[in-house]
Amino acid sequence: MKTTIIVNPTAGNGKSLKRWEKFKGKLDFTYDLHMTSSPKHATALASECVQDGESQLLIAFGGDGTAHEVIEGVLDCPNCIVGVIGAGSANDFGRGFPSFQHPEEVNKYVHSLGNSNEMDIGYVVTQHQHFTFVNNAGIGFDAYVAYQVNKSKVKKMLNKFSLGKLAYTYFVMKTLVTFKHFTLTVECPTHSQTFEKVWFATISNQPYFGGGMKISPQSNPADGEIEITLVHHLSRIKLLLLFASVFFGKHTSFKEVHQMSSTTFKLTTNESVYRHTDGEYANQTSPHIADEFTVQSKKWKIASIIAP
Ligand SMILES: Nc1ncnc2c1ncn2[C@@H]1O[C@H](COP(=O)(O)OP(=O)(O)OP(=O)(O)O)[C@@H](O)[C@H]1O
Repeated sequence: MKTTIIVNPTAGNGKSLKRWEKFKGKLDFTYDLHMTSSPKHATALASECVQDGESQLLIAFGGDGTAHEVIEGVLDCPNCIVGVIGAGSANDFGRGFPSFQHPEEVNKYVHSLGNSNEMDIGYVVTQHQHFTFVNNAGIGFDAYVAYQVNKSKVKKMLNKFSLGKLAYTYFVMKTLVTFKHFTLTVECPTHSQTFEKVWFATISNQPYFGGGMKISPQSNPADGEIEITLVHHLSRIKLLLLFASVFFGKHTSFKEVHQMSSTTFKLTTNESVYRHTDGEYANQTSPHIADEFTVQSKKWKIASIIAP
């Protein structure tokens, strides 16, 4: 099986490159190597790599954004297995999916031609655009926080001192004071309901988001379903408590938290609300026009990790 590694040298605010320099010295197999040079480059590289249909292990070395981009490039490629080595800031992918931690695991996988598992992919279909998501997508408070964190200079500065998570905390606090609730109608094949004073709605393919928060404990990326987590009618102080409890998956006991599983959710907001897919800004909703969140099964394969 051919092996290709795609490295995002900028992930983890540049720490990915240093990690790669150490990591590569311990790999004991031959591989093709590509370094990404811009956003979305990993998707283009990944789809080029699988053009010939040859059996291939394609390894993404970077953060959640790099994993997302590589997977997006190999959807519906039955001969391609994706492996991920987490080297980003949040690394939620590695919490919800099997991922390689050590070079020895990669060596062992390559030499034993290890197994793979078929995985689901999420889609957001909006009036003008389509997006995919591997981990989760959502609208509202968290999307606005992600938007601010990603464009902020504060994050870059704090990342230099390994304090990137502080940037997230800073913007959560700031947004907590300024955020304006919205009205949201949720439709799924069995149910339709309108919620007032909504903070956010997250649609999950796997349990984790925001750098380790277990927002959707029952999500399973191989079950053909997605889960919505919706938070509404909550005071600002209680929302803060909720965020603390999310790390342990205990927020589901709050009466203001609604969770449902389905294959499709249509979300309609009364005003324009920030949207994200896998923590990246994905434009804003159009008032009174539904966004459709769906999932498709068996769209890509992940390497099953063997302990060294
Ligand atoms: N050479 C490059 N220069 C600038 N940006 C790049 C380059 N290569 C990839 N990118 C972009 O870097 C962004 C961030 O990458 P990634 O998400 O992997 O790291 P991270 O943000 O540090 O990690 P995490 O998402 O786990 O917090 C991605 O959206 C990707 O498009």
